[in-house]
Amino acid sequence: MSRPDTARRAALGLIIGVLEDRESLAEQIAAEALDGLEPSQRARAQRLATTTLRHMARADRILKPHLRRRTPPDVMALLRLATVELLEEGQAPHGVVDAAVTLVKSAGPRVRSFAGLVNAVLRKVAEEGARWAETPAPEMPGWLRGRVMSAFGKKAAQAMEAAHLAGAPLDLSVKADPADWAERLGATLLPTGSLRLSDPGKVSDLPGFEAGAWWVQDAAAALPAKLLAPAPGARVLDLCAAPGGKTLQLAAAGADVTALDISETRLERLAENLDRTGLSAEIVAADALEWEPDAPFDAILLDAPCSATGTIRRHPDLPFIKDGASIKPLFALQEQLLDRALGWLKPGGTLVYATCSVLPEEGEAQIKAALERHADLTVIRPDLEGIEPGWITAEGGLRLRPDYWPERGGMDGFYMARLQRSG
Ligand SMILES: C[S@@+](CC[C@H](N)C(=O)[O-])C[C@H]1O[C@@H](n2cnc3c(N)ncnc32)[C@H](O)[C@@H]1O
Repeated sequence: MSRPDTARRAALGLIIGVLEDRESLAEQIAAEALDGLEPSQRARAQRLATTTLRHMARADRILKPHLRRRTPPDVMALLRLATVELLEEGQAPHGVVDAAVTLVKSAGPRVRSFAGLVNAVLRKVAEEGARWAETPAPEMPGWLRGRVMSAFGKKAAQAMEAAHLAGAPLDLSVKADPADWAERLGATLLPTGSLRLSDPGKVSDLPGFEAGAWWVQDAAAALPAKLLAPAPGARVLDLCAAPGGKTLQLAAAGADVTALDISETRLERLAENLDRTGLSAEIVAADALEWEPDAPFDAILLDAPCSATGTIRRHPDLPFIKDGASIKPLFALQEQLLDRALGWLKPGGTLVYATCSVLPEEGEAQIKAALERHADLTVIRPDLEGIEPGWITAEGGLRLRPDYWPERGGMDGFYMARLQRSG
């Protein structure tokens, strides 16, 4: 049996790993940070860390007036975690305060000396419910906020921040019969055909998981493959494919899919996903900057590596580990990948370029520049079911933002455009 505070201790480790070492939650978990915990404790640790990071700037506002001493990072992380448990999760004060004090006392002498402070501060924080309700959503980091404001305006930036704070529901893509599966799962059928569950519980316990009738995929992430819409039997390259949400869609549409990715580990997950859903694709582990196909393709989906700034509501650790400088090399990589992929299209073939980013540099600007570099390209405007006219951009792409569909629970930020090579 795990000790009662195992999950809290593990959550603290994750938070400190993000804030101090700039390691993402996913990287830490892949590096076995939660190994040895029972499944329920693992899930709780992950949830606590994610919620604390999502609300961190709010917790800091509450804590600031109560802290006069310089507080070491591990004590700060504990105070933030406990503040979120008290004010966001509504946990009973005595349990949260006792657990926090026990954790401090079990640490080394430097941290242990903060036990009295932790106790006193958290007792005051427990009474701050009214101030918590008024504390605004955390702002995006400056490097991102500036770019978002100049692209979409201040109101949009604030709406996106509200969406980041709200988090994300669980969306599913189904192999077939979405309306039937919506009913069986008690899910909402979204206008674009994805299913949405707001309180799903354990995903692998849901009906249809074992049988591979559906897979987890955000509603926005489901649109690039729908935009490509390959004909059954078409020879399709899914470039940058892993872990394979879009490969599954293309294979389910009956295409003859080659799924290429540089990461063998991520391709293992793609293979497991194909296995579970009973779908098939040829898997290629290669660097797209070096690989050459044997023959051209009818259609290509390039889901390029990007800043992932469209996924902050799912990954609230991202603003703490990325910065403007670290994402810049991606813009050149996206351009290179796009040019190589265009060279592998048959005349008349189509390519969908997509990124899960809210930055125009990784979306609109890439397509405008590609159209200038390649005279034989045209953009085909999106005509997908359920999309709104205001989402279509000047150059004919589709811009999706986390603040869209607020009443339905939002969507990930994405950009996509369908390009056609002249015949
Ligand atoms: C946005 S993710 C792809 C998500 C995937 N399409 C899906 O729907 O599940 C980008 C992928 O690009 C891959 N990648 C990055 N650089 C690459 C390269 N030079 N060649 C091939 N794949 C690359 C990464 O390993 C990563 O899996």
